[in-house]
Amino acid sequence: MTTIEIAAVHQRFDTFEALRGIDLMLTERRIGIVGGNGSGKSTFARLLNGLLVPTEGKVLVDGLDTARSGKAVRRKVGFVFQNPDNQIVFPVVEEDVAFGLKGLKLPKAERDALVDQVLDRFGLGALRAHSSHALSGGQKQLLALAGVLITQPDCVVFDEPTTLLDLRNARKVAGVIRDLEQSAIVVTHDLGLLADFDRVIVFENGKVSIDDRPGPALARYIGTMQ
Ligand SMILES: Nc1ncnc2c1ncn2[C@@H]1O[C@H](COP(=O)(O)OP(=O)(O)OP(=O)(O)O)[C@@H](O)[C@H]1O
Repeated sequence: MTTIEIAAVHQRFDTFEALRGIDLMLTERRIGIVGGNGSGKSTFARLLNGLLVPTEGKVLVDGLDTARSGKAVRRKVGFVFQNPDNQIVFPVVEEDVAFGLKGLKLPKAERDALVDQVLDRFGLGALRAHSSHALSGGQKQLLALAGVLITQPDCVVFDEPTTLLDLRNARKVAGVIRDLEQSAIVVTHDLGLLADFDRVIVFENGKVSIDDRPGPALARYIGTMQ
């Protein structure tokens, strides 16, 4: 299981400080990140696999500094964007899924087997020759997820994975997250998704305001909104 250490992290965009002193050790299998709009959740999520490097402090993934070992960190920690259009790059479903394997130089038969396996797992097998950009929103989210999981990261960060989905597809993605063997860190406004998680961290104004098990954390968070 991956350990992510966030030590004295500040994140500035010009003069604006989006994260103002974060110290966390992330070791649990399912971690939810919640908080109001603009509280810093997405900024925090992007720090976890080096998509963003902190302006101050350090993020260490199994001891690897994201500022120095971005590539190795991204092999350990995958990232699923809120909008799958940001992630889908190839015009055909099976090509898009295979893209993540490109750098690994696998024999073709092995690569094809991995593609088959992951497409079947997400119910996309029948759509393998289909245009990726013509998929429905839910199918695109599953394709984006398939493209990340095929690279077998130890941990997957999701930034609002169900926000753009209808109830059926949101449930499907929630099921995929629940059944993942990897650890998952999920930024969401969908509090129901977090009920059986191990830990919930609440952001407020660029800082951690609550950090607890889901029951007490969410009760306090909901209390702050009343
Ligand atoms: N690249 C950037 N340049 C300037 N400001 C930014 C940038 N990225 C984020 N911010 C600012 O940092 C703050 C935190 O943004 P962030 O996207 O992390 O919030 P969030 O909690 O994910 O919000 P939401 O729930 O609305 O998605 C916001 O005020 C945002 O405008």
